[in-house]
Formats: sequence, C-alpha cells, structure tokens
Amino acid sequence: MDSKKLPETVTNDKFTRIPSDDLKRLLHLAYPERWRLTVALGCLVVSSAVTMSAPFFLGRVIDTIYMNPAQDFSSSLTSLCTVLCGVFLFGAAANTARIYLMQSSGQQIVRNLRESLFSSILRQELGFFDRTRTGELINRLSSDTAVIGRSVTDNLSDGLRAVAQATAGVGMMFYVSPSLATFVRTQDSLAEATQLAEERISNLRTVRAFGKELAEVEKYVEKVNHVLMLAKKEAVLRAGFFGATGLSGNMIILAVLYKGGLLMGSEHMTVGELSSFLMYAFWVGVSISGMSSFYSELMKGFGAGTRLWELLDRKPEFPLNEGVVLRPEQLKGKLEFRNVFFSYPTRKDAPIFQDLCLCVPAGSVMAVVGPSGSGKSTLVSLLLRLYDPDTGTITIDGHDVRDLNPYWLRSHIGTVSQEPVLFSCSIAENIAYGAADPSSVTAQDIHRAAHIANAHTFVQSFPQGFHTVVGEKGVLLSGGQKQRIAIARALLKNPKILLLDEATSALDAENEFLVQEALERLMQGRTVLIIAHRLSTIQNADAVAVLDQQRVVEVGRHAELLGNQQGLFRKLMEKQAFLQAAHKHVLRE
Ligand SMILES: Nc1ncnc2c1ncn2[C@@H]1O[C@H](COP(=O)(O)OP(=O)(O)OP(=O)(O)O)[C@@H](O)[C@H]1O
Repeated sequence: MDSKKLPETVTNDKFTRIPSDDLKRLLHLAYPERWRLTVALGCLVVSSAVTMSAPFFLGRVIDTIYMNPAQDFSSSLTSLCTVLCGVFLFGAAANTARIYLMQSSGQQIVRNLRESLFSSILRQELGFFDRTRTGELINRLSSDTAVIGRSVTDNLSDGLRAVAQATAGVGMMFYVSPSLATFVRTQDSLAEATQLAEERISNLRTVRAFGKELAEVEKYVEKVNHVLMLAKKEAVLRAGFFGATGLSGNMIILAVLYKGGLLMGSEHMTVGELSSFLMYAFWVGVSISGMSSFYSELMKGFGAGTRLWELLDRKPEFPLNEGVVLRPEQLKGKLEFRNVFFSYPTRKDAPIFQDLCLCVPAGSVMAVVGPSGSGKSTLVSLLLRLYDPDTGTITIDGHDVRDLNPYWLRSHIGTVSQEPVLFSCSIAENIAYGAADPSSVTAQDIHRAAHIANAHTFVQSFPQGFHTVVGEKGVLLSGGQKQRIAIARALLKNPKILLLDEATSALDAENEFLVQEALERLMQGRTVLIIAHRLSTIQNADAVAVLDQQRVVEVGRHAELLGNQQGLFRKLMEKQAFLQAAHKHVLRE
C-alpha cells in the first residue's frame, strides 16, 4: 500500500499503537529514580488495598447497624469503626507518601531530560538552526519534557492503580484514540504560535519601528484561533467520551440497585452486602475512566516523546570536541582556502563560492571587500567551521580545519562582528565570557582588557561600573560601546587568528576613533581577516581580496589594485567615493 496516500491514517496509527521502543525509552528515563519509584509503588499497593477493602468493611458497618436493631450494637460498632479509622489513616499516609515520591521523581526526570536535551540542542551544527525554528525548540524544552515527566510518574502510578482496581473495560481505552491525534496536532500548532510570539517579542524594536504591532497581533490571533479550533474539537471528543462513561457508570449503579433490591426482597442479600456491591460498582466505573485518561495521558507522553527522541538522538553533522589539537608552537596562523565550493545547507541550489582560493600569510592583515551578498561573512563562518565546504579545503598552517578539534579551533579564533551580541548579564561577565575559563578571570584582567579596548572610561562612568547589566542583547549600550566591550572580550581570549567585521553604521567621530584604536591594538601580532568598509582599513591592510562572482577575483595591496583601471576593486572604490561625495553634498544642502 502506498503509505503517502494515507497521511491521516499513518498519524493515527502512530499514536494508537504503543511503540515498544518508546515504552522502553520512557522506562529507561525512570531508571535512575527506580528506588524512589519502587517505594512509591509499595505505597500505592497499600493505599489501593485500603481503598478496595473500604466497601467491604463499610458494608459490615451497615450490617452491624441494620441486622441487630434489637440488641445493643454500640460496642461492636465502636470497635469496628476504630479499627477502620486506623486502617484509613494508614491508607491516607501511604497515599501522601506515594504522591510526594512520584511528584519529586517526576520533577527529577524532567530536569534530567531538559539537561540532556539542552546539551543536545547546543551541540547541533549551525545548519540545523537555519532549518529549525527557535520557538519549536523552546517548546520541546519546556512543555514536552514536562508532559513526558508526568507520563512516566504521576500517570504511570494513577494508571497502575486504575489497572489494579479494574481489569475490565480495556476496550474502552481505544475510544480515545481519535482525541489523541487531535491533541498531538494541537501541540504542534501551539508550538507554531509560540514561535511567532517569541520571534516578535525578541525583535520588538523592529516591530515597533515599523509600527506593526496591530498586524502582528492579528497574525498571532490567527494562530491561536487555530489552536482554539483544534482544542475545541478535542473538547468535544473528550466531553462525549467522559459524558458517556459517566452515563454508563450511573446505568451500572442503577442496574445493581434494581437487581440487588430484588435479591434483598427475596432475602438473598443483606443491606450491607448490597452497599458493598454498590460501592465496588462505583469504583469499577471510576477506575475505567481512570484507565482511559491514563491511556490518553500516556499517549500524550508518547507523542511528546517521539519528537523529543528525534532531537535527543540527532547526531550533529560535525563533532564538537574531537580531532587534532595543535601544540601552541605549531600554531602560526596561516590561513588558506583552496578550491572551495560552498552553498548553504538550506539553499543547496544557490552556490555562494565556486572554486574560491585565498591565502592569508601568518601574522598579516587581509582586508576582504566585495559587493553585498558576495559571501564575505560566509568566509568567516567557514573558517570558524560553522559550515563545511562542499568540496575543496580550508587549512590553518596546512591542517585541514575538518581534522582539527572544533572546540580548540574556535578557542584560537577571535571574532568581533558589526553588531556584537552581548548577553543579558553584567559588563564584567560579558568580557570574561571570552576567556577559556571565565571563572578564573580576575577583576584586574577585566579592567586591563577594558583599558586596552578603550572601554574602561565609559564603563566606570556608569553608577554600577562593571556590574552594570547590559539588557537583552546589550540594548542598553550604544553601538560603539558594544563594539568596545566585544573587543575587550576578544582580548581576553587572546587568539592567534582574528576575524573582524567592521561596522558599517556611522559612529560619531570620537566613538569611531576609540573603536578604531581599540581594534588596531587587538590586531597586533595576529593573523587578521577583516571585512573592511573603511578606506583607512583597506589602505593599512597588508593585502586586499576582492570577492565577486563566487570567487576571489583580485588580491593585492591597495595601491596595486587601484592601478588596475578595469579591475572590480577600482570600480568599487569609485562607487564608494561617488557615494561619499553625494552624501556630503546632501548634508551640505
Ligand atoms: N544561514 C544562511 N542560510 C542560507 N543562505 C545564507 C545564509 N547566510 C547567508 N546566506 C546567503 O549567502 C549569500 C552571502 O551572504 P554573506 O552574508 O556571506 O554576504 P556578505 O558579502 O557578507 O554580504 P553583506 O556585505 O551584505 O553583509 C547571501 O546571498 C545570503 O543570502
């Protein structure tokens, strides 16, 4: 059968059958908590036994009252009730302990799951993040993990109790399968809505700048309406199902009363026996609905699990911490791109580089220029091994970066980008982030780096100095200030190789001078690849590489390249000079 034609059936099938591998994985998660869970199960047995014996003993109590109306039954009633009271207290204590143990181990399992999931997410190659939405990952981390945690503990214990209390009614469980498929889809659309909200909130400045709040609210409303529609469908199915089970429970009790009444009339049954029977019938009803909701909860667990396992098991395309580590004296910093062909994994049909070659001698400064979109930033990503070339090699001192340990590689490459990303913590912590071991960085190290990066004065002028918290992505700082913090961070890393992306945004003259001076200090004694926008940077570089048509079309010193009348570099410079002149002209008017 062609399974492609039946997506719905396939989805339903996936969630109505209990996949044995998934069951194993769920149980495996619970393994570290086995002792606590075993004690909890013991408590469950005790409390269930007490619960199940209650109707029997309560029947006895009723019989004691009704069967001996003439005699004095108060002493036997008192002793029976005292014993029962003790038994119920014991049962309640066991139940309390069970709930506590189940909940705490559930939380522990959720915690462990979140830890491994987060580390698995952070290990993935960048291409994975190009394809996967942030909101979806956040949803996996927060809600799916909690669903799974509940399904291995709370639900498992409730479920076991339900199974123990009623062996009948297994068939009823399968009633719920349609509502399960609906549930899984509800979760997915919720993830979509969350993703939209997350992206817009984190980029609120852009939303506000374009005055798009209302439009964004409309988009979000559309998504949550979809969630609501699915949730309503689920509610109808649930309502129908639980309404039906409630009705069947009542019908059972009515039938028992009718038949029991007749039996009592013919003196085949005592009133106590009938009461016990009724209570048992009631319990069977409760247990059946308990079992069905257990089944649906467990299925939710499997649904969430399937998505989580995928993420947990996903092997990153390249390793994080394996490969060759060079000795410090082996690392000189010579960079070479040899016949590199590259396209981004999400856009394989759009080649960025075709047969690109470029060599940067150790300790030299190479400025890269080229039209927008020519791949300047991509060169940086390839050197950092955020992506691998499709063919060709990239080497550092003759070693293919694919053979080098990516951790080691990145720890010897410093980067400062146009819009440096700072974390929402203090300035001191942001600077220390550059060091291999931030906890060993002293306040003096931070102050020294800030001095060299021309950041010390402005940081000290803040009331809280280096303890000032910079806000999400550093929004509380100006562009030039962020750059200088990023330079201080790169200084603490002390890398052999520097990859710089010069800011295009116009800084005021003083800020520009301070950033420029800090950058020059940072560049000293290192191999530098700089995406250059300023004429002074291009003029001072040891060589300039011009990117165009998916390759390096010209390399040479600034003066040499300008000498080539037909060259792209000259054209680019003329255009820039023209633009600058036009800009000045506009300003003067
Ligand atoms: N993560 C990505 N996934 C898919 N395509 C990408 C990705 N990043 C960049 N691109 C594409 O690759 C091409 C080169 O981008 P890149 O950022 O390297 O150019 P650039 O020369 O640095 O541009 P600019 O000067 O405008 O910053 C562009 O067409 C861009 O759309």
